[in-house]
Amino acid sequence: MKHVLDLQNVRKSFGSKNAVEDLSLTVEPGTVLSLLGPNGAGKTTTVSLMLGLLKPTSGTIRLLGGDPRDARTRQRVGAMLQEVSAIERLNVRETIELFRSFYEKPLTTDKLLEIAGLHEHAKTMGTALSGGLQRRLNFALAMAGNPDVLFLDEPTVGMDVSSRTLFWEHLREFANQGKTILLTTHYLEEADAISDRVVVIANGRITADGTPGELKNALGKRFITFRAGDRTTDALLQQLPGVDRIERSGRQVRLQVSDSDAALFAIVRNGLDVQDIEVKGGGLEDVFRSLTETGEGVKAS
Ligand SMILES: Nc1ncnc2c1ncn2[C@@H]1O[C@H](COP(=O)(O)OP(=O)(O)OP(=O)(O)O)[C@@H](O)[C@H]1O
Repeated sequence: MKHVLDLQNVRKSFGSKNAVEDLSLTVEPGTVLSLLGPNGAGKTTTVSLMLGLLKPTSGTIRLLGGDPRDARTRQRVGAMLQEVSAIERLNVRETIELFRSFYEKPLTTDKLLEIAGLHEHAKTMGTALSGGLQRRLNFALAMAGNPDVLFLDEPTVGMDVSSRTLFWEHLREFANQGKTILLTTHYLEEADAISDRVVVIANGRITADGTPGELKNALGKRFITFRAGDRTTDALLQQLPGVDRIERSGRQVRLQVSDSDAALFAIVRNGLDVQDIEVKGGGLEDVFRSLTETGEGVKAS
């Protein structure tokens, strides 16, 4: 088996609505892949198709070389979906033990409590946990069977910063063991921090595919930022060479530039009233904004 996931020309319609259109994607073992996209782009539908929870209208899906609905495949797959899995009348430890019993080679309860940071809540009823802690419990349950592939649908929504950082560390550790992780997220910082590969979906189609670095380079955006004095008007800035866009927040100005050298040279030569000049590469946020605004596609791999 070369690919953990292999989707070929997958389409999913709900009535006349095509939630996913002609999606083809292969994923190598040991990859952390983030699916990014605006609301309604088709991310959750894609994950549900990959997990065999939905049947494609057309096209084929192979997970770990088999049918996603096959019991042998499911033994090797963990999923943390958006709904909460707390069970009435069971505490955290009991809930974890119940889920462990579904698998042939589960992780130990202690290990699961540790990776979810739930040791001190082991005796708390699942339904009494805060939203962020319930998501951590969901993570423990997704990991119960020591899966080879882990699907996470917006896993860190509701987690505070330290929980999120701990969670990222565990994901990286898991990936370093050669396991594959596929997550959907709205946090671009998250996709940038932990992914080997980012796939952007818009209107059910892949519009970009590559490493975070490749996507940033492919769009080649650079920025000049500075604090502008009163005399530095937008009209003046617009006349600079290589400036594509001007963004202002109070006195702070950010120029999106196609040629940072030419723009910078002109700022200095014209003696513009500016301070604290910096030249930066664009972040994933700029890539995402550009892709969802223009529908322009980027294939970096
Ligand atoms: N069961 C369903 N019946 C009808 N339409 C659906 C169904 N599930 C999803 N859709 C539609 O398919 C499209 C894709 O939805 P999906 O939930 O996959 O998007 P998403 O990218 O996960 O969005 P979000 O970021 O808001 O979670 C949307 O237009 C949605 O309304």
